[in-house]
Amino acid sequence: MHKKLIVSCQALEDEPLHGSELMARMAVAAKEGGAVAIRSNSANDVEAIKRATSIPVIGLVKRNYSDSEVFITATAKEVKELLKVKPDVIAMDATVRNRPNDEKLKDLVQLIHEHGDTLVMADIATKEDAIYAVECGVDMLSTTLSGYTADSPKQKGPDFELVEQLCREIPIPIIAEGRIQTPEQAKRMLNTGAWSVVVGSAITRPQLITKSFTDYLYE
Ligand SMILES: CC(=O)N[C@H](C=O)[C@@H](O)[C@H](O)[C@H](O)COP(=O)(O)O
Repeated sequence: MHKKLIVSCQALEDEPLHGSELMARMAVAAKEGGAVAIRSNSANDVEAIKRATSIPVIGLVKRNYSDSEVFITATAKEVKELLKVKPDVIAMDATVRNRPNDEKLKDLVQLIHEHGDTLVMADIATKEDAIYAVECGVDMLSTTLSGYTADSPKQKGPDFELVEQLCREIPIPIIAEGRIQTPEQAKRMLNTGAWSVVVGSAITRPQLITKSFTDYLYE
């Protein structure tokens, strides 16, 4: 995955392209375009995408809990669902926020590492999260949650500053992810030192791609 493009193929239940077979076709299209790995939500989608593409899959499970804001692979329940379908990497929220049932990041990382070769991608929002995630034994960091937590800056574009800072100060691979909308932005991330880049909505959410045109045309 070094210095390459990872495409996030995700459509939640309320999105028009929801469904594992559709996401698998989307992943095949991404592979044809040169993506070297796919990031995907739910065990069913991971399984379908692995079958259709045979390139590495980063799996996660998005689920909301009433006692926590953490929703990306929040507990051991989601980790166990994913381990059954053998993703190459499991992505999980690795912010310093409390998890549901007061579960601990360190225990979830250990559960994954004890199980086999699956690596852990830590979805973080700040440098503080990054330091905490490294202490908990994760294998790589991704800036997925910058702009989506109370203590990270809200911005329209990608968080170049965070990627730059992490690449300078944290000694494990840093993946740039979140609101990357153009090839130029992706290239800038790699030039900044990112190990690889994840692009989602700008490639795989046609309703948002359409909206970027209509917002401009109808303003
Ligand atoms: C914040 C959150 O829930 N992010 C999710 C994480 O898996 C996905 O919905 C994003 O599409 C993915 O991170 C890629 O980012 P973008 O779609 O901006 O290129």
